[in-house]
Amino acid sequence: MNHPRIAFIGAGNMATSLIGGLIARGVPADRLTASEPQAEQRQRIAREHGIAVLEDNAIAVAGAEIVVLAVKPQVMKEVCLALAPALPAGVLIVSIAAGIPCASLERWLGEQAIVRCMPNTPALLHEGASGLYANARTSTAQREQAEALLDAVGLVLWLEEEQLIDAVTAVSGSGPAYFFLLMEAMTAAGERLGLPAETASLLARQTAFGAARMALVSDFDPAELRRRVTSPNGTTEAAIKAFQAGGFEALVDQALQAAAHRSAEMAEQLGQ
Ligand SMILES: NC(=O)C1=CN([C@@H]2O[C@H](COP(=O)(O)OP(=O)(O)OC[C@H]3O[C@@H](n4cnc5c(N)ncnc54)[C@H](O)[C@@H]3O)[C@@H](O)[C@H]2O)C=CC1
Ligand SMILES: O=C(O)[C@@H]1CCC=N1
Repeated sequence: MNHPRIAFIGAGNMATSLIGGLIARGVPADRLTASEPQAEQRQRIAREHGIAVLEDNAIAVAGAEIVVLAVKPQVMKEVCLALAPALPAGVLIVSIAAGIPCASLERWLGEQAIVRCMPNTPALLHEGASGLYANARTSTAQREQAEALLDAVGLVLWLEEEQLIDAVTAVSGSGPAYFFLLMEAMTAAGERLGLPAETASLLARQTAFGAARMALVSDFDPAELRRRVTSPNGTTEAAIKAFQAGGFEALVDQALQAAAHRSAEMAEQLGQ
């Protein structure tokens, strides 16, 4: 199989999970390079994945067909402006940064094929979920290349409108944190009910895992699965009534609105 040469700019958590996913899929290590300012991180990735990790972004992208921008949004402009003159002709840019629009990347990098992605941290375990949007310069073959890249770490869904990236960020980009918050709260409540801390934590985490697996593999939707746990006048009904009396659905709606709003706001602030 003909694997494209991929360069990762910034080799932190998300880039490392993508590199691990590609190697697990059989992409040869010599097709991948990365650049990273932190020496310790460079050595760790080179040791764990056997790929070349450089200090200089411009050297890392030499000969690359795909350049993955995986630095924090706050440094993206500076990184792109410095990288622009070194980009190979016809390269595909894949950006995983939150809140950086294609138009900003085009302004900083020149007219390039760009796929903007919003992955999430379960990508570390190859259980991620990513929303992808391609600009008009991206060819069908490049869309397929971007899809193969993100597909190595989980589910990939394409978006027809770039604006929907804000919604994907609110649902799945930030989403793992919401479930962790629920696990923390359930663990604390379990402790208050008398369980040892470790027991409460394990029960909360395994229950989240079991419920997520059921929701994914079952023929029934989450609402029906919930009904099946909820015996009339039983314990679950008592808990669900307490959640609803506290405005649970409205609160989730507010939380996701806040995340989507912040994503759009970051685009305003960081995309200039
Ligand atoms: N953590 C998350 O849940 C998600 C993060 N993202 C996006 O992924 C991107 C990366 O996030 P993480 O991997 O979590 O961050 P991270 O901090 O682990 O990785 C960023 C890496 O970039 C390196 N870096 C800093 N300046 C650089 C430069 N000038 N040139 C090259 N590399 C440089 C840093 O040393 C660091 O290793 C961000 O833009 C974030 O918005 C997207 C979805 C989810
Ligand atoms: O919190 C953030 O801004 C990033 C984007 C999605 C998850 N983490």
